[in-house]
Amino acid sequence: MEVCYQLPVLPLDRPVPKHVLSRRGAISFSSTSSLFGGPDPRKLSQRRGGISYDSADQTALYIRMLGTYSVCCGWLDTCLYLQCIYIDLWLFTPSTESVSPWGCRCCRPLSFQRRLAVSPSLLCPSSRLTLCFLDDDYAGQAKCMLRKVGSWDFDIFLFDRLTNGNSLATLTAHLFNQYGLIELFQLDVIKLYRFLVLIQEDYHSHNPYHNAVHAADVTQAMYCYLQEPQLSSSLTSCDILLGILAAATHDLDHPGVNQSFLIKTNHHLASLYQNTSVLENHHWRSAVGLLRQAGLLEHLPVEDRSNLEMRLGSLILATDISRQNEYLSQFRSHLDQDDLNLQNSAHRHLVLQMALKCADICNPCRPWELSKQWSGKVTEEFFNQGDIEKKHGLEVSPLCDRQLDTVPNIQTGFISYVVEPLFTEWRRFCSTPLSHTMLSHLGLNKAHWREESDPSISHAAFEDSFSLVHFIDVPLRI
Ligand SMILES: Nc1ncnc2c1ncn2[C@@H]1O[C@@H]2COP(=O)(O)O[C@H]2[C@H]1O
Repeated sequence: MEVCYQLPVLPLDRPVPKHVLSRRGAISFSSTSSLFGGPDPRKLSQRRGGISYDSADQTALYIRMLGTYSVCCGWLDTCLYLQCIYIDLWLFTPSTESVSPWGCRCCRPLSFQRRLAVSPSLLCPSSRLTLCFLDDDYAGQAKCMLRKVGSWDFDIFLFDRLTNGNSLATLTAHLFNQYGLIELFQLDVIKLYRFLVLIQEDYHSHNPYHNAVHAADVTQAMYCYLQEPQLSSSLTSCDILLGILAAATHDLDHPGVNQSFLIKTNHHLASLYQNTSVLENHHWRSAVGLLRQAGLLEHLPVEDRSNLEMRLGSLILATDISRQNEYLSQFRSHLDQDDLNLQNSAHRHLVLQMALKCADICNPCRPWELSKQWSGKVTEEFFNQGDIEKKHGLEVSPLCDRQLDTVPNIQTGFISYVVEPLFTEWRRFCSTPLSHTMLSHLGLNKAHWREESDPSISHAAFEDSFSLVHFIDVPLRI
């Protein structure tokens, strides 16, 4: 079958630059080439198609190929592999007239974004299509940053800028490559790329906090935890695959409002999941939907696939902050009895759950300059929810009132009642320099916020906010 894809490469108002035209015909197709590193794709690839440029249409390159092949783009080598994600996206986001090799258009069941029938990158070409012509310096610096992907002071905001908003897909692809997961699980790199781009797009970029950068931050933190000696010496490849997948997808399609908002507004997801871990269930099912849509695991036996999906769910569901006490008590009880045996798969799974929980709320444990930015973003999202509630005459949720609540007070309460108890147990378990560093940042950040807090607002009020209504059913305090 011959498939013709439209590959928009430029904003509509700019002509195709000469250096692209001069490389006309340099795209090659291969069934084996790797976009993520490994052997030089140019050596592996064979010409299986071609590129054509229609001078009447200066907004697109047309790529023809036979069947479905991995692709490496000769003239894009200069753009470095980090930006190939977009090329991949464009290649496999057919224009309306095109036929998809998977035989279907993107459809995201139950997605808050499902109204976007066309990929956002096509809806808004000018903002993204300049990507592949970014100065090599940016891609070079992003690549450089990835060498320190295991550092606790990794600046995800900078990384996101250097990758032009592709931090999640780029970082996750890098980790898959670093752990050799592509070879170990015989993954198809094109499907993987497609999956990662779908994930990135399913996060809402207009959410101040629950967006793809938060997911990238959590994935980076998860990587740091997977590197901790206790974990790295005992986790299986399957655990690592799940840990990274869960971190990258744990907040997929987050609407930017919390569960109580969905319940009080009778959102259909609240009824679907019977008011229980509504958002987390939705993140999980969305992740499974995208895994299936991309066909990433379809080559695995059905039993293995369904086992992976269930374990993914169990990890994502553990990020429901209202159930923190439950997980923390179980973990604490193992630590008290000193009976965690990481040869035992159930125990390894619990440790992975705790690692993901820590990664999810680790932002107050980052160095102050990073932590402060997250605090501002999360509060902005809370206040936006409060504004909507006010506008519709609904009771304003705790911590969501910009007239009454303040960033320092919210942070002091969150750190004291939610973050400290969790990271204290995590340090007990790991007892590594990183676990000490995190608590030390946490202490310093808390002191900063305390200095700025309004002493007239009592802590008891925040304990109520955090423990009874906003986050958890049972008070967390030990
Ligand atoms: N710095 C922070 N300050 C206050 N709340 C936070 C902060 N970071 C994360 N959270 C909350 O912790 C919750 C963890 O689960 P969610 O991602 O659903 O929603 C998150 C936020 O509501």
